[in-house]
Amino acid sequence: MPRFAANLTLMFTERPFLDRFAAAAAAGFTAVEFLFPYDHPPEAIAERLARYGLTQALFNLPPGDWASGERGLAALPDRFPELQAGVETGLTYAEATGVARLHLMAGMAAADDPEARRAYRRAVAWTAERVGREGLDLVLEPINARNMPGYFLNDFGAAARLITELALPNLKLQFDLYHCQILHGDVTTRLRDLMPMIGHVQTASVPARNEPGTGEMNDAFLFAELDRLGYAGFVGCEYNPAAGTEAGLGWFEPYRAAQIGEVGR
Ligand SMILES: O=C(O)C(=O)[C@@H](O)CO
Ligand SMILES: [Mg+2]
Repeated sequence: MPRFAANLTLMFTERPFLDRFAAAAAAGFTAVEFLFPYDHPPEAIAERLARYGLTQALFNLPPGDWASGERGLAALPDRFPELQAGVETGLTYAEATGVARLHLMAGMAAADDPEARRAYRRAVAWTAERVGREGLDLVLEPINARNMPGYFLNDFGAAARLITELALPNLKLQFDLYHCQILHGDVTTRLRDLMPMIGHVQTASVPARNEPGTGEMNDAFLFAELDRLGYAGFVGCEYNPAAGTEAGLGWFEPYRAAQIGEVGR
């Protein structure tokens, strides 16, 4: 049975960020993820994880100036030194939280721009090597153009090709079921084909990005398929609750009891 990680950027937002850990644990989650921890001291996050017995499943490396529309620096040739500094910041939080994988966002650039492609390849290889020295995986996530118009990495095939070409043992795919359905469809076949390189999975309904089980995909089938494929990682719940986080947790009920005692980080 999948081990679900509550995404604290989108879920439990009825409370301040640092209070969401307690709420996730009370709801039965044993793992959490979020987009970015950088507004809070690493110790404060580590303390919440320890206090509520939660595993940190994932977070993103610094993305540049998010407020001004930046969505990562990896494909931006002139920003490599800033990316490198951001990776060190991310590693400080990784050490404090014990997270085992980090997501590197690509940034806003044309997917067919040769300079952006060269920059992205270099940044991905450098970052994977750097976080690998700390025993961590690096994951890359294709994101659909409806949610993030102009985002560089918008194709699962392109991500898979790069991961295959670089052949770095700790470089993996972040397979967001929601983005895959919007970008390509045929989600089950892609899960089967790409499973050997998948390092993290995320879920949300399509098209509204709400609770699993409320959209066009058979999410329960996909969760069972992850089991059939032997996926032992986390499934991040990266959805916007339609009408309150707790009120929308009916989908989680069949999985809740089995979250306790599941191993892995
Ligand atoms: O938008 C998504 O999907 C994510 O997973 C964010 O963390 C941006 O990478
Ligand atoms: Mg995602």
